[in-house]
Amino acid sequence: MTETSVTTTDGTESDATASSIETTTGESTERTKAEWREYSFYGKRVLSVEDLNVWYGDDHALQDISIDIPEKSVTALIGPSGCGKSTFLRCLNRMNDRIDAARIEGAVEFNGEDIYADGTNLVELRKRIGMVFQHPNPFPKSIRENVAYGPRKHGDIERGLVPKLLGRDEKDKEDELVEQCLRDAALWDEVADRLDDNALGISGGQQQRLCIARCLAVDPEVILMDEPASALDPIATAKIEDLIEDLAEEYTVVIVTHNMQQAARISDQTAVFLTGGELVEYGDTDQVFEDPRSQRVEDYITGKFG
Ligand SMILES: Nc1ncnc2c1ncn2[C@@H]1O[C@H](COP(=O)(O)OP(=O)(O)OP(=O)(O)O)[C@@H](O)[C@H]1O
Repeated sequence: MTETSVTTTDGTESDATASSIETTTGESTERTKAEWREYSFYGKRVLSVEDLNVWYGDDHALQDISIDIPEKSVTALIGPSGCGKSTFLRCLNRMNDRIDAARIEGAVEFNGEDIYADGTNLVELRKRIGMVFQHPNPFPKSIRENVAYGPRKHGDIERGLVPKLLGRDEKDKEDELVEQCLRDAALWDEVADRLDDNALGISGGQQQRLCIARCLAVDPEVILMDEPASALDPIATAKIEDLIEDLAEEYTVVIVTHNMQQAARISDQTAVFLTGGELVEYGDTDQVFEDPRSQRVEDYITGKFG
């Protein structure tokens, strides 16, 4: 462990502890925690994770993860099966709270607020940090009702969210909210004439974009995606990838993917987790793929293991 004082790009001095983590193989990850911090100052930090550890019973699933995630960008989480990618993602909006065996230590800040603080409103948190799952899971309701479900449930229409999202001062415009969210999810043109059809009747790729529209309808700032295209065919996957790149203009996207080409195509920064729940490398996606600092990451990316 070495102490480093880092001057960040916003000019502030940070006393970050540079932990050049000794791994179980004795290898030292070359990019230090302080460098990762500095790196992420290229954008405003939306999520800041400090010394995060997760156990499922005795299984230590994530080890000392520290990472900052910048706003309005795509952060890809990659690594072999079982290395803790989904566990990490679920920590970012406290979905792991639903797993009895999970024990979490460390801090996760969202816009500077500790999301694990006592009294955190989890409903509000999960609206601000939404989640899209591997398998599309629309409700067995109409397309319209799927999108309107969240705003109706949370009373946002009465509270004026719709005018905020639409950028003008009109109330009770649920239909316009539905249209806007479907447009933002690149689905409107395909479903405009069948909004009252059951959502289970559209294709898997359309269902996944509907789930994204449903997520957008409650005005999130961050969208967590857990392998959102892995159950889809190549054409549907390409549409989701295009959509993710568009969404990153407005939202902060964090995506778990098994598909390294996908991570390389759509993400701005990539975090590589390896077996044992270690974060081994985090940086600019081009650098991670073209010039990884860790030999183990290079071996993983070039298919030598994993
Ligand atoms: N609900 C759970 N209960 C107990 N152990 C779990 C649970 N979820 C995950 N684990 C364990 O935690 C470790 C990390 O799992 P996780 O699903 O986060 O990894 P992953 O990298 O997302 O894997 P995959 O790519 O296969 O989805 C694994 O050893 C897994 O068995």
